Amino acid sequence: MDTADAYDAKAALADFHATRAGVRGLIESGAVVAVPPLFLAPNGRHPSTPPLETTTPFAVPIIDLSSPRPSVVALVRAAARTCGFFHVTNHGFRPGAALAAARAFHELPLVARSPFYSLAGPVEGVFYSTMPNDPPRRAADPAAIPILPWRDTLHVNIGQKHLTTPGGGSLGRLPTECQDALAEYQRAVSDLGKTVAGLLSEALGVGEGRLAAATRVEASTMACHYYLPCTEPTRVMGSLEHTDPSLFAVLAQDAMGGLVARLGGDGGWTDVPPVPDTLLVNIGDLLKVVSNDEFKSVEHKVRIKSTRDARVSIAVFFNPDDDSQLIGPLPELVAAAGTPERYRSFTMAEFMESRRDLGHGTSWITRFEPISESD
Ligand SMILES: O=C(O)CCC(=O)C(=O)O
Ligand SMILES: [Fe+2]
Repeated sequence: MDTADAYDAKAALADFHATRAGVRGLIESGAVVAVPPLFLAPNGRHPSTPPLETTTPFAVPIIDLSSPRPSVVALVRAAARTCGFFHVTNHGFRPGAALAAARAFHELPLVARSPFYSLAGPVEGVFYSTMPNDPPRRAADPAAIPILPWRDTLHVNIGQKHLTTPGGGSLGRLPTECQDALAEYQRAVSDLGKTVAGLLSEALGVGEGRLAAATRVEASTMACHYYLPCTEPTRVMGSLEHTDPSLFAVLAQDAMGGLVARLGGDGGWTDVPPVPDTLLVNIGDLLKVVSNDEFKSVEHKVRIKSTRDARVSIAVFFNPDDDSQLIGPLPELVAAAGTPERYRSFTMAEFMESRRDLGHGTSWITRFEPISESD
């Protein structure tokens, strides 16, 4: 890319963010007839979207939380070890009202949603943006212009310290039409997260409370995604491929679909279609570390499927409640398996800095490999 092109892309990116309107704003403006280059991979088509790519058949397990505990734990263990994703049913609540509230935010008139637009991260715990998951190739060249996803996201910090600030905390900052349903959802998903953490901990064979005690896990961020329809869906990506940095995430999605993940272990992509009345749990990088690689943190991304309708999903990320919390493989797991520790301990702050430097792939791991005797 010569300097003139690079300058244009930079200016186009600045212009796009200056609208504070997201991808929805592009569509609302009616002036955009083709997908702008900012959203296109260098060859104009995302290399891994159909029809260039085959999908590997693989069904994400569905785990009924009302089944006897030993069988639930066994299924969670099998899923976490093989594909890193599982659906849960009989979890006790329905996400429909929260998904409708998330949609309502993104469909607010520009004047109501743009004050929340921020590239610098949260303002009092909330921000709205079109933000890329940077792949490692961009991390290798930080000056490169990021490829934007075809989606807008409302991020809300929901960790305890954000909820207990005066004025209703971060949820209290949201437009009134979304507040109640998202607050209710935050409470329900936080409770589900405690159950899931207990199951994952038992699945590691270290007892129900060990994971929570070692990581001080809590529901920390709610990402309300809005994937816009596109007239040329195969040329854009709703989300670029990434692994989640968290311990684990719980995802609610509407009926549209589009999520794909490398589930089969052969490197191919598999559709993860929505299953009615389930929520989707996936393991993130931090739990991969805590489990000393017993559990998988699997790459995933979102395709745009529709030329007409938007897709809505809500991802709630579970993380340690404090950036200074030390995270590392559980010592009893290392001892029991007789395998060496695959990571040294690190803080969340160190880990997030590494992801910023190395991209949202898995190359951050090299930073935390233990120093061997021979080094
Ligand atoms: O919207 C989805 O299906 C997935 C979202 C996701 O991967 C994320 O928020 O990390
Ligand atoms: Fe993700």
